[in-house]
Amino acid sequence: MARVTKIIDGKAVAKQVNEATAKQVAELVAQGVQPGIAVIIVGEDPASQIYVRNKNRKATKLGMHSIVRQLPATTTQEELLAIIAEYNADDQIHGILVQSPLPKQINEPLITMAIDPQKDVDGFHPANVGKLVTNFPGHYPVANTPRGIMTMLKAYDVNPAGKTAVVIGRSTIVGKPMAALLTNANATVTVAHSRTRHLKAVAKTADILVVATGITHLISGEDIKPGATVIDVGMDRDENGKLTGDVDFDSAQGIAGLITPVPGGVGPMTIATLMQTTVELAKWSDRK
Ligand SMILES: Nc1nc(=O)c2c([nH]1)NC[C@@H]1CN(c3ccc(C(=O)N[C@@H](CCC(=O)O)C(=O)O)cc3)C=[N+]21
Ligand SMILES: [Mg+2]
Repeated sequence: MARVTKIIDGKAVAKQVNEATAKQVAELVAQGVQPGIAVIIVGEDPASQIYVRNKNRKATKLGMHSIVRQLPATTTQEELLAIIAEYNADDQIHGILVQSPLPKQINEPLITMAIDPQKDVDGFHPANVGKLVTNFPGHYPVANTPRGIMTMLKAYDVNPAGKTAVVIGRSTIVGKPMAALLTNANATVTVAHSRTRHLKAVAKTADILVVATGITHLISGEDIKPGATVIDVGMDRDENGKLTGDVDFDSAQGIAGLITPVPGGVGPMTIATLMQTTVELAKWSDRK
């Protein structure tokens, strides 16, 4: 009998996370603290504009204070650093996000380092990455896409402990923190990437397969271990301009045990987790 592949409903899990966040916002507001997020966007990249608008809308809907700072594409490194310093010092702002990509004249790692680690809502500052990798005790922000993926796995009772996990992609924003989270959750983790030999054979060893490459339909059903949990982080455009993933969703049917769709999987969870992190930063802040 053919296997039935269950679809992981990222929108539904995101809704649960957002409901919890809204409650926590209300509690904090009652204590006189309104969680605040500042999103800085440099330039007019249309996709980035849409994401930033969505984040602002969600933050406002959840009762947070939300600022979008639109800067021209010609903004200098010094100007951007000055604006970050402004929000670092602003007690109404608990989370600062500098939308990527940034124009070429901006040194991105330097910008990441300039954000107060306690306001680093993306979890990209080396101080926070270091805490994640060392599985440091206490509170600190963790990259929202991989963290949201962990929340989805939990919601679907997928426990990584003892499982073989393969993460395809080694970016700072997804692959590396994903590998750290899965390692901390006691999975046996392989990080594969564009230089990996026999990539598809490696993928097929995975009980949990996370694909974050930006290569449309890199992985298809034949590369998936029967019954595996497949997480598609891809946000690719197909030949008709339609949003699609790094996994050929249709060919995974009947092979994967669980799979995230694109759209409606990882994307909504990223936004919900970003909001969750903002509230946590407000809660943890000693500058209320
Ligand atoms: N500093 C920084 N932090 C980020 O977190 C960050 C960033 N820069 N730059 C750009 C990427 C992209 N990103 C997305 C989040 C949600 C969806 C999302 O909600 N996607 C919907 C569909 C959206 C659509 O239809 O286009 C979904 O997958 O269902 C997409 C993309 C956050 N990013
Ligand atoms: Mg990558």
